[in-house]
Amino acid sequence: MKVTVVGAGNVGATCADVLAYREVVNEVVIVDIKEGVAEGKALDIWQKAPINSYDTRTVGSTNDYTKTKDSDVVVITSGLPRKPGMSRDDLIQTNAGIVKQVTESIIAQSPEAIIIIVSNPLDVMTYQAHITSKLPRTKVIGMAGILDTARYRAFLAEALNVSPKDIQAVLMGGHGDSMVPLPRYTTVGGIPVTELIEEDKLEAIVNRTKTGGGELVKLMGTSAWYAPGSAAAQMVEAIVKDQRRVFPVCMKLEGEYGIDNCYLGVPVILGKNGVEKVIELQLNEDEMKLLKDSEGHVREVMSVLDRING
Ligand SMILES: NC(=O)C1=CN([C@@H]2O[C@H](COP(=O)(O)OP(=O)(O)OC[C@H]3O[C@@H](n4cnc5c(N)ncnc54)[C@H](O)[C@@H]3O)[C@@H](O)[C@H]2O)C=CC1
Ligand SMILES: O=C([O-])CC(=O)C(=O)O
Repeated sequence: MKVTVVGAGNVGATCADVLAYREVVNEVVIVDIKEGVAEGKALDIWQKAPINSYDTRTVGSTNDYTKTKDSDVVVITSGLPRKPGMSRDDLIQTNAGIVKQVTESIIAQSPEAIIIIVSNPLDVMTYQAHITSKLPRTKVIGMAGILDTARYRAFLAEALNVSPKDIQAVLMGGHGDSMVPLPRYTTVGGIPVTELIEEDKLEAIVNRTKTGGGELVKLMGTSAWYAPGSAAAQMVEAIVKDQRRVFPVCMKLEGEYGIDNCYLGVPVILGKNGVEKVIELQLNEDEMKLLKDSEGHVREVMSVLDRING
């Protein structure tokens, strides 16, 4: 199995590193536009292999996509990250062009690959990659839900002083401040979270989750990479090992949840074909309203992309 990661920056290098040390595949190719950077990071990860005891080969490439030929899965992380004061949507103009060019280059070498988008604004970059690649919607998916859910789970674990491993949760909608965490579907070792935490504390955690990316941008001057890179690697692992994991991923909806032709995060079963099944939860009225609000926001940004693409 072969995986390509495009973008050897913070998120891409972290993703490649996790894929290597967890021995998810035999070969990871890293591509970047900056001369020598992908080669350097690939060499550095390979030199870590004797220390961390793995044998995954890592190969770097400066913009030579022939090295990515016949990749099974491709993770696209290329593009600008935001700086303090910016929203993810402010990145659209630059990142749309990058994602389009990268998707064309990838498809020319690996027409059957499954593509995982990480670049922001996430939902609309998934739209860009989907229309450019012309692949089925089940094979062009965005990473956001695993990350946003992980933030929510981490905050809950801290508040309840329990292991984050025991917190199960699902989160839907766009990867922006309008995302929709679902406390009704959150459990701690099988116990509904609402039995373990006061309503106001849970609400504060939900709100912190929604702005979780911005919190890190403010602290670091650029966006997060450890959790995002690991989350993308977890999606790759689910696909290449056909694990049929249940994760929220961003994809084009075609009628699910009463939403058509919009790219949003929904829970799915992820396996060797990409999205094996979309899971349709019975949302209540309040949850559905939040999802619709999120849809409205993503649709606005989708129409900006339509204008950029002419
Ligand atoms: N979906 C999510 O949950 C998350 C998304 N992101 C997004 O991921 C993207 C990457 O973030 P970072 O890795 O922190 O940025 P970074 O600046 O560290 O790395 C981006 C890399 O992309 C490369 N690049 C730019 N144009 C390229 C092209 N045409 N071909 C190949 N490589 C190209 C750059 O040279 C750079 O090395 C950003 O758009 C960021 O907003 C970041 C975190 C979470
Ligand atoms: O906040 C950002 O710009 C990067 C991102 O999507 C995240 O960390 O959730």
